[in-house]
Amino acid sequence: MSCPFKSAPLGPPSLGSETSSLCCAGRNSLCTHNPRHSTRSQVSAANSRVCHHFCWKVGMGGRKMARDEENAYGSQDPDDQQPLAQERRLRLILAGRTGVGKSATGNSILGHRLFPSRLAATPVTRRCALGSRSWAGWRVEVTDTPDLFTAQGRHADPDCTERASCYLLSAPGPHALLLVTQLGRFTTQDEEAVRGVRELFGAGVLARAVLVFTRREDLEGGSLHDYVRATDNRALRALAAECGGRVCALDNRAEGAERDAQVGELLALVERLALEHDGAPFTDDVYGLAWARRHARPDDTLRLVAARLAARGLGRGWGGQWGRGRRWLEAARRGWPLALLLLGGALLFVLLLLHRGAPGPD
Ligand SMILES: Nc1nc2c(ncn2[C@@H]2O[C@H](COP(=O)(O)OP(=O)(O)OP(=O)(O)O)[C@@H](O)[C@H]2O)c(=O)[nH]1
Repeated sequence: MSCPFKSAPLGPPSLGSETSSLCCAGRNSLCTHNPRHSTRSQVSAANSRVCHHFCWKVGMGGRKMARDEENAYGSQDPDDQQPLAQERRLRLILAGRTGVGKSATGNSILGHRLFPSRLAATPVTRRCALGSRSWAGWRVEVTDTPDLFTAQGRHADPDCTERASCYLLSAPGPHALLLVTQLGRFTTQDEEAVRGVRELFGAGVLARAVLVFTRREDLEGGSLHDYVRATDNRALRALAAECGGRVCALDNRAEGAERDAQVGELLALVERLALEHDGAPFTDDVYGLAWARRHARPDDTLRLVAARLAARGLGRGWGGQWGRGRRWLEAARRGWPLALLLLGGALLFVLLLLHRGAPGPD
């Protein structure tokens, strides 16, 4: 099955044991939402979003998959399944504030410059995108994200479509969430991004998180664990603890064997994490919805998933107002015991005053 937006066949097939591919990072990107499509098809400049949803749909078809190879993008095309049928899946999501090196980290993992990554004053990544590669018998699928997690990012996604896209690209759920931050610069914006991650996926997702530091070169050979232990940034220490101590550092400027060794370290950590959960991915009701609708029209599913997220109070407008209202009510509910205590104290104080002011029996 080839991509409906095919404009010209690509050159020689690019699949191999260490290949990588990109889906829908932008116009004219390869139609490799399903990595296997990359060998034969190319997206027209028309609409990469539609393409990745199409690929998502064709990828859902039919075959019942074993737990460790389940994936939203498995193909019905028997030809397509040849080289990859035996590979188990490791799905990763890159998350973090803008500019920390998420895309560069994705490129290091894929061993190939696939996601746009550069120094810029404004966000470079605007859409979620998927790339994949083979590694040690696994098909590693990496979802790169724009800023979806800070207030500014959420503001740019008022109807939750981009966050829904992240869900669809990583369905039926990630095996690991890579929380990317910069060595030496864990800022309040990073904290905000972590809060956003919790808000989107639920606090339980941190049980699947790996804290990935970019700019490993700044360690100058020192130990990352020592750095995290010794930092006076309490929020960072707390986050590392919440992530179960799973921390890793990458120098995304490294190349060749040095890069492979660093990426090997990270993927070994991810592999261990996946195996600790018997290969089952993180999931929630939204992934459940996306997965249950894997045979339905992808655009409809995207809309439904976005609506589900908005109903949770993650969007702007009514959903956002509701979410803010709900949070306010929850805060008020949590504050009740304290308010009662204060009221009781004030009442006691007034009674005492009255008692002291009252004339004695004589
Ligand atoms: N020296 C060094 N630079 C890095 C490293 N990782 C990323 N960078 C640089 O940091 C800058 C931002 O990286 P990106 O990958 O675009 O960051 P991002 O988080 O994807 O940014 P947005 O797409 O804007 O959200 C680029 O200039 C990268 O080359 C690293 O490990 N070492």
